[in-house]
Amino acid sequence: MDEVTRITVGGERPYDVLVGRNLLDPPPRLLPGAERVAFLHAPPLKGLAERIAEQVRAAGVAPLLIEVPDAEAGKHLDVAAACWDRLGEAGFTRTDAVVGVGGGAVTDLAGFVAACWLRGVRWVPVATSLLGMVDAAVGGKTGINTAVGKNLVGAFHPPAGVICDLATLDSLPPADLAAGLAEVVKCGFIADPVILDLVERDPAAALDPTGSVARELIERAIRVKADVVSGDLRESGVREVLNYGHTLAHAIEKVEGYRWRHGHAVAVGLVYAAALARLAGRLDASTAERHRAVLGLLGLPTTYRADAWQRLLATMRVDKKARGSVLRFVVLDGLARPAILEGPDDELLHAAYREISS
Ligand SMILES: NC(=O)c1ccc[n+]([C@@H]2O[C@H](COP(=O)([O-])OP(=O)(O)OC[C@H]3O[C@@H](n4cnc5c(N)ncnc54)[C@H](O)[C@@H]3O)[C@@H](O)[C@H]2O)c1
Ligand SMILES: O=C(O)C(=O)C[C@@H](O)[C@H](O)[C@H](O)COP(=O)(O)O
Ligand SMILES: [Zn+2]
Repeated sequence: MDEVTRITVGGERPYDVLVGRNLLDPPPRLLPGAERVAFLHAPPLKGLAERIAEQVRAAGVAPLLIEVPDAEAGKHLDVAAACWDRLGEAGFTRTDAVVGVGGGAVTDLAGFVAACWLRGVRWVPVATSLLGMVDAAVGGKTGINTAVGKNLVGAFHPPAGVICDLATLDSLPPADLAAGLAEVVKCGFIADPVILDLVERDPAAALDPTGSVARELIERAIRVKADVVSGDLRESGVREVLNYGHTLAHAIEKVEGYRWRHGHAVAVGLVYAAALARLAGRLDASTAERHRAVLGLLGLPTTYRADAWQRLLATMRVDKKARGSVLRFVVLDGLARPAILEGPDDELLHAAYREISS
């Protein structure tokens, strides 16, 4: 195992995010006292989940492997219900625990299963995608999708700890690496512009999970998220900044039937939010253009279909940041100066969309 970075997330029950290579041999003991641990995983991570399960068995814990459908197909009520059945059949009590081994979709599901089982048992995400490491596994937002939209059912249920073994990224498809960097770039714009400098200086290095640049980007993004959620777990204020770009992104995901990667939709959503802020007179043109440029360097999409506007607008109306019929967007008043744009009129929303539509 090489050097381990420990980033603490504060709040009622603080926990650590561990970042390093080969952290899982053996896995750190983050769940003391658990007799049974369920390992939720999708098919691509079966081998890793089995390997961890064998190691915990050797340490005297009974593992229960639960395979779930991959990616967004797993974030479904029927899948959660099947997991609860398995926990019940295996006699899981309040001292037992759940581990999610996979990308953000699996860890969102695992956290939600844990949040609801016996009204809340401990859980640990073993994040295996870049996006999972920098975002989904950290901060305690858990949940599933519904027919109406993305992440509409869920719970705030912080984990007992987070494991980010960088060696797992060696098998992550390049498109998923880039998708994860969209959330890293988001952190650059809302809080840590050094992230943007690093990507602009050497985009290829940012995309190489074995190198020091990618590790620095990952750790910087985790620190941004940890700082924000430490003070506002339930998103009653400052946490909304982490939703930068997501109002349009979630609508695109729904229109695409959840077949687009979340990070790709976020990339388009970020460029849209920047256009909106510029047209609203809040953001300078060069910072707005920087969004398109830096995401483009990573090969991420920055435009979306012109003909989808009405469907996107309808979906954005059920965004979680909306209050009644008033839409609210996270925008920038400048680099690293996130703020809220409240109640923009439909013409402004459409004008910004025309700037990013293809
Ligand atoms: N809870 C939060 O705060 C939060 C934050 C950001 C995103 N999310 C959610 O996270 C999800 C997106 O996460 P994602 O980008 O990780 O997508 P994902 O979980 O769908 O994973 C993408 C693909 O990569 C595969 N994969 C993961 N790790 C791998 C590895 N090491 N090797 C090979 N294949 C691997 C997965 O099986 C999947 O096929 C979305 O559902 C999004 O809403 C949640
Ligand atoms: O942690 C947060 O808060 C975020 O908004 C991070 C987002 O990147 C993430 O996609 C989150 O799941 C979106 O949350 P939602 O509440 O809009 O569903
Ligand atoms: Zn996101």
